[in-house]
Formats: sequence, structure tokens, C-alpha cells
Amino acid sequence: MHALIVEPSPTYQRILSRMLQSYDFQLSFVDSATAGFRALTQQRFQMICVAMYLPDLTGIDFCQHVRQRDSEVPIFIVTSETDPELLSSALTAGASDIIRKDDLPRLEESLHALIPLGPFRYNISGKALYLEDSLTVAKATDAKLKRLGLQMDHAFSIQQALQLLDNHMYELIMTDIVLQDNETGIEFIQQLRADHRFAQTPILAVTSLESVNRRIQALQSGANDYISKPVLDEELFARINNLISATRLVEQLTRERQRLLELATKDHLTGLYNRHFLTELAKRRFVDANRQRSALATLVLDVDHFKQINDQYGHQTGDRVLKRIASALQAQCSEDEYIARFGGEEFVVLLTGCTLNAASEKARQLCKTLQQLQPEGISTSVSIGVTCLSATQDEYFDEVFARADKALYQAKQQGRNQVVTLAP
Ligand SMILES: Nc1nc2c(ncn2[C@@H]2O[C@H](COP(=O)(O)OP(=O)(O)OP(=O)(O)O)[C@@H](O)[C@H]2O)c(=O)[nH]1
Repeated sequence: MHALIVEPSPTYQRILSRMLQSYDFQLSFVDSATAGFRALTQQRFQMICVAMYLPDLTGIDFCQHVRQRDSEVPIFIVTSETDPELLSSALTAGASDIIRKDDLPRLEESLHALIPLGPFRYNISGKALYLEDSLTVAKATDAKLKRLGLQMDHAFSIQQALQLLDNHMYELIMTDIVLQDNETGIEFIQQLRADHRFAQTPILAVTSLESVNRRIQALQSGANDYISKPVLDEELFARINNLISATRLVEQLTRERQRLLELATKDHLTGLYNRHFLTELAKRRFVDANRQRSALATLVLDVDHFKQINDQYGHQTGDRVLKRIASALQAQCSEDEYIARFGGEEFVVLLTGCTLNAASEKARQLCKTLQQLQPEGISTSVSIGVTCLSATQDEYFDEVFARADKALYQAKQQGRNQVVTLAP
């Protein structure tokens, strides 16, 4: 794209040049209206900036002359002038906007609003896949998408499209509906939507204007939007921009939700579940286990003499020891064995469907593993209290936890580095 700067001041020429360099403009500088008119006869410009006072004409006159030949090109008058009457006559003469010299960043805002195309208007990048059996249409679309900031891969058939999808990430999938060899875009959309990898990828169906049924079918099959042929550039760009922006927003919200969920359920130091999460989960598991009379065991595990580790090696080393113990615990437990850091150097493991004997055995293994661990080269051990839900009467987490805690206390009393099991 080309921009013409009609500005007699070399200083402002430099300022504007710096401002516009991040845009995809080739800049031409002239210092008079006459030179500006000459440039306009030699080259088509997509944007003009003109100063209010030129050696030969005013910016307003310049604007008026240009408008006689070109009603489209955005013209910005860049001036320190504040006289409202003069500014208003500049707009009447056809200026798209007036940019005060002490508020030049406004030029960027105006550019975003006025220039119909370009990466600064649509903040899009990445790749699109287009399933289209006509090479001519595909090539024309490729050129359009490039202007929008998207690279396009082209597939002639569903099979070819699926192969590309196996090997590349796409921000957008476009498909023609009527394809060669009795294939249809509808089938392609259905296949995409049946594959969880493409569940969130926006799909734009390209249909012929008259085929209302096909458009409906495309949407029902999972296309997010459609565009009718002959495709209007601005409509295509706006639809693609909407699809990609909406998808990015959903992705952003999903990430944010995940982050909030982590914050609410995980212990920040170890990444294990936190006390609140495990307590809430345990409440539900105990209700279920009572109802089904199924086994449910609880382990309470405490690092021995942890205060000494802190005192001797410092709090930060203490933290690393806790992290190391936490990851060793995680490595020893399956996904449905829930481990939480209950506070300080105390951990709780909830073992659903686990009998007292099995839980004791598990605790002994953990005790042994953690004794051998030597986190940060420091000899550590743990004491573990074990109990389980009564097989004959309803019990709730608080009661069972208190019994496991009592068992832990006994383990500490009996010399630490051991497991004590208390039956209900
Ligand atoms: N580094 C570190 N230390 C912690 C953290 N939370 C609690 N502690 C420390 O853990 C220590 C627990 O000490 P105590 O409750 O006296 O227990 P202990 O020294 O492990 O002794 P026993 O449990 O009787 O074997 C205290 O010094 C706490 O400051 C933490 O997040 N990081």
C-alpha cells in the first residue's frame, strides 16, 4: 500500500514516517500541493496526509482538488490549527479526519477506522485451510487471505484436506460445499466435527447464493458461518475476522477458567490439591460410600522433624523438600487416589474403594519410598496414620479424618517413620 505525505516541514515528515513505519505503507513525501498533485498522477495512494499550510495552497484546497477525482482515498489533514470554522471547512472539503499535531496518535485510530483492509484493521495471523476443487477460485482466495494476514493451504479433496489437517494447525477451515467426485463440503464438516481435535476450529462454508438448503445443512453439520458466492471481499474479511476473534475469545476464557480452577483447587507450592478441595470432594465420596457400603480409606501423612530441616537448611530448602515429597507422593498414587497438602508439612490421601489392609500396605510403601527419597540430599521420613470408613455404620469425613489423625499421633509418639492403622 502507498501513502502520500504532503508536508513542508522535514521534522513532521520524520515524525509521520516513524509513526507509519509499523504499517505496511510505502511512503512518498512531497513538500507542496503541486508536487502532491504530480505524485497523484503517477501513483495510486491508499492514504494521504496533508498539512494545513503548504507553500502554494492550503490543505483544504488540496483536499478539494483530490476529491474531484477520488472520493474514496482517506485524507488526513495534520495541523496545529484550532479554529473550529477552518476545521469544519476542511471536513466539508472532504477530509476524512483532522489530526492535531499535538495528538498524532489519533492518526492511528483513524487509520484503523477508515482504511478498509490490512493487518492493522484485522489483527489476524496464522494459517487457513481451504477445501475447493477449483484452482482458480483457490488462488483468488489465497490472494485475499494474504491481505488479511492469513497464509492459505489449498486442498482439492477431503482426503487431501484431512492429510493437511494431520500435519498443520489452522486458525480457520473454509470449505466449498459442492466438490468434485460426488464429495460435499457437508461431509467434510461432519468429519471435522466428529474429531475432537477440530471441535473448536472455526469453519466457514462457501455456498452458492441460491442454495438455501445447503447453507442450512452446512450450519446444521457444524459450520460456524457461511458466505455466498460471488464472495465480496469486505464481507469475507468481516466474517473471517468475527470467526477467528470469537474462537480466540473462547480459548482465552477457557484458559482463564482453567487458571481460576487451579487457583481455587490447588496448593500453590506443591501443585497438589488444597485442603478445601479435598474436604469438599471427601464429603461427597463419603456420602456415596455410605450409601453403597463401599470401601474408602484415609491416610494422614506428616513429615518428621520438619522444623529441624527449616532451621538447619533454611525455609527455601524446606519448600523444595516439600515439593519433592509431593511429587514423589504423586508418582506413587494413581489419578483416583486423591492427594492434598492439608497444611504445612501434612498431606492427606483419600483412597476410594480401598480396604483397610490395602490402605495400610499402600501407606507402608509410601513410608519406605519417602525414607529413601533424600530430597535436597537431606534424610527425611514421614509418619502415617491410616483408617477407613466403617463397613457397618455411616460415618463422615470429619470423623474418619479425626481417627486417621489419632493414628498419626500414635505413629509420632512411637518414634516416627512408621505407619499406625486404626480400625473403625
Ligand atoms: N519451608 C516451609 N516450612 C513450613 C511450611 N509450612 C509449615 N512449615 C514449617 O513446618 C514446621 C512444622 O513443625 P512442627 O509442627 O513443629 O513439626 P515437626 O518439626 O515436623 O515435628 P513432628 O511433626 O513432631 O515430627 C514449622 O517449622 C513450620 O514453620 C512451608 O510452606 N514451607
